[in-house]
Amino acid sequence: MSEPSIRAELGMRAEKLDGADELAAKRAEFVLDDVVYLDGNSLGALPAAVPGRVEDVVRRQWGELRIRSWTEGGWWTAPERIGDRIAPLVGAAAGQIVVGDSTSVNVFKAVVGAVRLARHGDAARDEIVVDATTFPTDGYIAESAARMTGCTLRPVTPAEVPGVLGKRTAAVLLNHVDYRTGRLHDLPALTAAVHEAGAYVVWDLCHSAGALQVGLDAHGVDLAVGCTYKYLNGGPGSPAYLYVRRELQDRFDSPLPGWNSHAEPFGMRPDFAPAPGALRGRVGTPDILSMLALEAALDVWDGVSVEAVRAKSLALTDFFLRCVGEYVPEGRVESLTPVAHAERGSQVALRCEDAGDVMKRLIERGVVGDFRAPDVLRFGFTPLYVGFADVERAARVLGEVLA
Ligand SMILES: Cc1ncc(COP(=O)(O)O)c(C=O)c1O
Ligand SMILES: Nc1c(O)cccc1C(=O)C[C@H](N)C(=O)O
Repeated sequence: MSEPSIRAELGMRAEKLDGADELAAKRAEFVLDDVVYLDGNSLGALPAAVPGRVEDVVRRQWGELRIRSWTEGGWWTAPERIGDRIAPLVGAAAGQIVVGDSTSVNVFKAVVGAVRLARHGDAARDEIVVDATTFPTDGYIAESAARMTGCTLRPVTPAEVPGVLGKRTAAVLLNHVDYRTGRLHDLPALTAAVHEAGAYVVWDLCHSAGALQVGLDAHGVDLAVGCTYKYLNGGPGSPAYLYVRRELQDRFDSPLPGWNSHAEPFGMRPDFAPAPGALRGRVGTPDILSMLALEAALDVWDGVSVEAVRAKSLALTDFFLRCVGEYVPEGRVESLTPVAHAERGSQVALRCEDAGDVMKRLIERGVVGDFRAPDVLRFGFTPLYVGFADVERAARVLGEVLA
């Protein structure tokens, strides 16, 4: 087909898909311009209701109510209240998630907590298995957690995990979706394999929460962490969260017991007595401004089903791959993202020579993705605000840049 007719066909297809998109109206709930924003897997766009809510928190709650806001304004209970807002998005019943601290800090709590849970039943367990391809912070923290707990660290690829599990395994730290390739790992099967070995699993949900079904409760996940600034649109540095399965909460022994995780925080006692339930995942004073910005951001999820989000996400990435196939000269890019839906998150990663320079030129032309060293162009598709015409335009501009 000639170039103009391919463009016309893909343009019409995009129009049709946008016309049938049940999430299309959600875009109006975000502050966006005419840029094609495909970096929501790093920093989600701003929900339009957030600035007004933050202004209220600052001017009225802080400025006028001052200290009274800790109780009357619901500041003190925000970590568990907002955790309960995130819970349905990751398939968890209420009372198992607290919001606070960074993902990195929660990885630390979860991995050390998992080792302690394992040792409780079997003191001989002395290995932490970690995804060798993980986002660096998880690897660094797992290594430090191993040194602190006297464990050996076993970095392996996710495919190798079942083969290395055994009587010595204490904890396994895995990513639901790989930050670089966008590969979705088999959470139910890997969780079952870890349990079969008598160990505890920690899942990092940074790149899956808000983009696809997680099913924490349904699959018996032990512990999970995730950030809120990607598909949950909580804003730069918005607090992360920690999930501890209900049946494990009484035995969860946090390596960071703070006064906020004390059973009686205002008792000011010298000895630590852990709070019941998810609260024992808390540490110190919550970062209220970020946390309440996140709470406002979560309003965009009202009436949205994760199933609909996942269906649109797959349609967006399918369409992007098709458009890239049509517009980009043969051999200029190679997709690192699996074709099979069961193995794909909500991003497409393209290996490309001069990827850093190519991304710079894309951004100059109004298509924002990101570059991950050494040679990856990464495009994240947030179904709440990315449409099919955006996808067609992004691939077309990429084709022009690479021509
Ligand atoms: C998979 C994964 N884990 C952890 C992090 C780091 O989290 P934080 O900076 O919130 O500690 C990120 C991204 O920043 C990530 O993609
Ligand atoms: N958290 C980030 C930040 O503070 C600055 C720049 C980027 C980020 C990211 O989230 C990176 C992201 N986790 C990634 O998948 O590469």
